Parts: sequence; C-alpha cells; structure tokens
Amino acid sequence: MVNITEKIKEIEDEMRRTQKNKATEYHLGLLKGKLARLRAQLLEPTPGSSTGGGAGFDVSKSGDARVALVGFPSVGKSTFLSKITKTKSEVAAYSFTTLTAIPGVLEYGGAEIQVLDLPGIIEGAAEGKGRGRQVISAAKTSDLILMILDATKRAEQRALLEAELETVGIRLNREPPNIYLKTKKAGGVKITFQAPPKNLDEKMLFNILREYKMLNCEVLVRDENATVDDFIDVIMKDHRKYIRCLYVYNKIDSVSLDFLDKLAHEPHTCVMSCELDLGVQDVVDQIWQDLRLIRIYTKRRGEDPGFSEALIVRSNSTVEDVCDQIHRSLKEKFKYALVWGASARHIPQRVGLGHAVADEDVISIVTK
Ligand SMILES: Nc1nc2c(ncn2[C@@H]2O[C@H](COP(=O)(O)OP(=O)(O)OP(=O)(O)O)[C@@H](O)[C@H]2O)c(=O)[nH]1
Ligand SMILES: [K+]
Ligand SMILES: [Mg+2]
Repeated sequence: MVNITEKIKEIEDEMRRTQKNKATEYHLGLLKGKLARLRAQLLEPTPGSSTGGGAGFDVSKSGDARVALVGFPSVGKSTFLSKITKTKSEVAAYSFTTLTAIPGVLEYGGAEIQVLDLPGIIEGAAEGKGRGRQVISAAKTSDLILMILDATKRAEQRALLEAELETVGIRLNREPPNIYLKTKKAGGVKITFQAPPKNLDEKMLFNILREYKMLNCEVLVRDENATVDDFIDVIMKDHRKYIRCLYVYNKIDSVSLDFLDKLAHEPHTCVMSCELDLGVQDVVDQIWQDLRLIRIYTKRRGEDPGFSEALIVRSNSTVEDVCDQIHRSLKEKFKYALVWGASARHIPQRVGLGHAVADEDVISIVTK
C-alpha cells in the first residue's frame, strides 16, 4: 500500500514539475492515466487486512434510498442526524466525536430514507488519512451525498472536500462523459470524432489506451468539449460513480446576513442552523427532491386509491418496476395497467409494462 502511495506522490510531483504546453501535452495525458490507475488500486481491498483498502463501514442498506453525510469534523453532521431522525448520534465540540457510521431513518412522504452519519474527514482522506477511505467508500454507496459545511469556516473547505471525493472516482452533479468505448477481441484501435475535438486528438487517445493495454477497441467521441480526464473516466468507468450532491451550510446563526445570502445563491446549496432550527425542514424537502424518488399509489377496481401507503420506486421507473415492488411474480400475470396522474396522456390511460411512471401516479394493475 505504501508503495502505491509513493508512486502516486512521484507522479504528482512529476506533473507539478512539468510545464503545460503543446510539447508536454501527451506526456501529461499519460501521467494522468497512470495516476488514475494507481488510485483505483489504492481503493482495492487488500486481502487479510480488515481496515485497509476500500472496505466501508459495516452498515447494511435499508429503506428506499441512502443519503451520506460527509464533511469536515464538527460541522454538525451528528447534530443534523439527531434532528431529522429518531437516532441519537453523539454531538460534541471536539473533532472526531463520531468514529463510525451511524444509520438513522428519515421518514418522508411514505418513504424511508436511510441517512448515514459519518466520521469527519480531513484533507488527504483519499490517501488514507484518518478514516477517510472508509468514509469515502460509504459515500460511494449512497444515492445522494449531503456535503455538510460550516458557514463560519473558510470558503475553501468545499473545494477541498470535492477534490478528495474526485480523487477516488466520485463525480458530483455530473453526467458520464459522452464518449462511447467498446473493447474488442481484435481489429486494433479505431477512433472517431463526431465533431472536431477542442481538447483531444487521436494520438493522445492512442497513447492513453496503450497505457491501459487496450489494443483493440472502438472509440466514438460525441462531445467536442471532451477532455483527457473525461476519456480516462470512460476507461475507468467501473471505478467511477456519478452521484448527486447537496451542499448544506450549517451554523448560519453565526454569520452575517450578506454572507448568508451569498452562500444561499450557490448552485445545489441549502443553508441552515441546527441550533436555531432554521432551514432544517427545507434541507429535508430538498433531499427528497434530489433523490428523485417516485411515489405510486395503487388502486383496486371499484375502490378508492390507498393514499396512506405509497410504493416507492426510483426515477425512470416503469410499470414493470412497480409490479416488481409489489410482488416478484406479478408481472407474469400482468395483462395491462390503468394509470391516473402526470404520466398519463388521458385519464385513465391503459398501459403496458414499459410505461414510464411519474411521482404520485395512481395505478390499477389488471391481471390475466
Ligand atoms: N452555532 C452552531 N453550532 C452548532 C450548530 N449545529 C451544531 N453545532 C455545534 O457544533 C459542534 C459539533 O457538532 P457535531 O454534530 O458533533 O459535529 P460533527 O460534524 O458530527 O462532528 P464529528 O463527528 O466530530 O465529525 C457541537 O458543539 C454542536 O453543538 C449550529 O447550527 N450552530
Ligand atoms: K464533533
Ligand atoms: Mg459526528
């Protein structure tokens, strides 16, 4: 493990020493590729060690979605968990009060959302400082990252944390790059650009593919703005995770109104004070929106829909997913469904298994 960390340092140093210009562009691209590979290795679990590698905390997933609370020490993660769930996680003024993952359940609109309170992380977490790697692994398994920030601390805290998550392959509030890559058994490398690329060229991609020993593959770059980093993300796609992130500034009781206003206008951002109970419910509402979960109410023929109990499915779900939520074998008996609500073109609309559902749809399933 030390060995890999040293190698990473060496490459990082070399990249810092190398001036950025046309002549060094290919070399830098190659170094980036090497770096991404080493970092992925660093996160592989090492056999025989219980703490090392990418092992997360031993908390099994439960409920309809998982939200991870990530932040520096003492920003108020445990205070927030204790406020929005029935779980009491220890709160104190000193750093590293929380030493492991503490799960709580947030009930919202009939859904159960698992919220994970995590130990604070510090700069260098991705390289294994503190419990950083475990925290980051837990964050990687979540559907939404809540980055809790202290409104009274320096502004760079957010960029520092983002960099730590970025280093281990988490991509916040971003879509996967629009690059198609398919490995083949033979035929060499074929690279096509849909439009003239602004930041890439064929030679650069060849070099990087060779570094990854990918000698037979087809590449189609659809995005003219794609970068070397995007290309590496596509190659390393098994190690990349695209997760939504909500930035939450806590302790706004201790900052000026002007500053508060500035923070509140940043994208994907909420502000709150757990101490004064300000904005906490807004954060909870935003969590629900960002999770993009869908509530489906079912209705039996001739009866009113059961609004007291919702079935929860993920965004982009279909009637088939709804059937699977109800019972594993239901879709074998499925004839058609009637849908009332936002996804229906007329009311009710008769649909098949492939119909995409929307939040608060009412569905009646008719079986054979
Ligand atoms: N002024 C102010 N203090 C707060 C607020 N929320 C939490 N605190 C205080 O901040 C300190 C740290 O709170 P914790 O909830 O333990 O923070 P944490 O992020 O869980 O800390 P670690 O587990 O050590 O990483 C405590 O003294 C809290 O009382 C707030 O809204 N305003
Ligand atoms: K603390
Ligand atoms: Mg804590």
